[in-house]
Amino acid sequence: MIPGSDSDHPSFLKSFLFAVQGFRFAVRSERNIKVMLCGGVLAVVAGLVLQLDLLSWGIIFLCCGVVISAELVNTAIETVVDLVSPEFHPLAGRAKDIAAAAVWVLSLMVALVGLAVFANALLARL
Ligand SMILES: Nc1ncnc2c1ncn2[C@@H]1O[C@H](COP(=O)(O)OP(=O)(O)OP(=O)(O)O)[C@@H](O)[C@H]1O
Repeated sequence: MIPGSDSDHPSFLKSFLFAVQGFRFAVRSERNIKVMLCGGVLAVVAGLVLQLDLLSWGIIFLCCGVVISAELVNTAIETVVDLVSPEFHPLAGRAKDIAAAAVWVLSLMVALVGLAVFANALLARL
């Protein structure tokens, strides 16, 4: 629901455009998302060089999507925390630290999965 608007929900197309707007804003303002997008491009290049099979491509794209989505949610949480607690507050800091930890844990696991996929592809080519 948009505050001040008559309709309960924007149309499907408008919702999609709002999401694109949110993605563009996050990419422009968050260094971590830029780093993750670069990591995704590197993974795709490495996948092309190693000629990954279909299942491996699925895993790589899923991993990239999961990490970037997690960082987007982290950015949304940071934005809401800044809105409700512009002053210093230990709980605001804790919420941001925990949201950042969620991305960190996911990134670590995805890095391990990526290593396994690329090691498997390398071994298959030996
Ligand atoms: N309002 C606040 N009250 C207390 N501590 C805060 C507050 N805002 C930020 N912090 C602390 O500063 C850290 C960095 O906050 P900031 O908003 O700069 O996140 P960030 O560095 O942009 O995070 P990310 O790198 O994930 O984008 C937080 O993880 C938290 O520990």
